[in-house]
Amino acid sequence: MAYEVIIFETEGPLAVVTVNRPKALNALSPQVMDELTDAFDKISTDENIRAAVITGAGRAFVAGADISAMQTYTPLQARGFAKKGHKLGEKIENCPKPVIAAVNGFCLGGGCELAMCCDFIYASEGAKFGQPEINLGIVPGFGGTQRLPRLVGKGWAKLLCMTGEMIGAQEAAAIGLVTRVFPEGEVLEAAKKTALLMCGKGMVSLRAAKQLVEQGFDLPLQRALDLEAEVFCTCFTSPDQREGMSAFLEKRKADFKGGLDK
Ligand SMILES: C/C=C/C(=O)SCCNC(=O)CCNC(=O)[C@H](O)C(C)(C)COP(=O)(O)OP(=O)(O)OC[C@H]1O[C@@H](n2cnc3c(N)ncnc32)[C@H](O)[C@@H]1OP(=O)(O)O
Repeated sequence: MAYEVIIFETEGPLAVVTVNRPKALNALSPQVMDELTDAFDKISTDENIRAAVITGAGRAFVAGADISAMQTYTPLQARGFAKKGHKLGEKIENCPKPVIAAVNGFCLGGGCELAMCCDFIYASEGAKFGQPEINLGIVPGFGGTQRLPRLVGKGWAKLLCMTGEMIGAQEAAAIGLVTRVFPEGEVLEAAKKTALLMCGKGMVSLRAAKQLVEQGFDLPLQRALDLEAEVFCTCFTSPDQREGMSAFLEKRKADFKGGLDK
């Protein structure tokens, strides 16, 4: 697919995806969502890509779903749009590689929902977060009412979804929505640095760690622990386990190759 409203770049093992509609504060039109879905298909399947960063061009990460596209939706079209958002979110959440949101500026509505599907959110000091859908007479539809309480608890989720209030990056970090805050202009480089750090880890264990946190989170603890034991033992079928432990004992840096034993 040729991209018109996102930019897809690779830097070695890293994919950098930029939502690129700065005049509309990178609002998520159906086209942006189709292009992002295609990009994350590529990131998931391309063996040369080991991690991804998603960001926005200009003064926003993403200021929400495109209100001009949604304005005339019928209820049925609105359902289809929500499902499109869910599909994109699941693609990112289930991506076998790490994905970091590098948030500059506004991160609202569908933008906040998109960021929450990433493994973690890095934000610049001036970033603003919120679920302002209530001001439009709707509710969040790309997962916000469900992922937000899982991340920040029910009270904050209700406050954000029921008032439409925006909060700054520091407050978003204090409630657990944002993982780290950086001085203005530094967030993208910081996200790339962390993504590259993860590119140097064993891909089997990296994928397993992501899968366990994602899948275990919504399971009863005993089932989640059973899942952890299963995935933990799978790591011992990878040459990376032997390499990682040998490297530690031989006091050298591990050289992970990825893959499972044949
Ligand atoms: C399932 C998901 C649902 C949703 O996500 S619903 C949408 C939730 N998001 C919002 O409600 C945020 C809407 N945007 C705003 O409230 C404001 O923008 C900001 C506070 C983010 C920024 O305000 P300011 O600095 O004054 O900029 P500006 O002139 O309002 O925006 C610049 C251009 O960007 C367009 N734009 C901003 N957000 C959206 C959007 N979400 N959908 C469509 N267009 C958007 C505007 O209209 C305008 O465009 P022009 O220059 O042509 O007038």
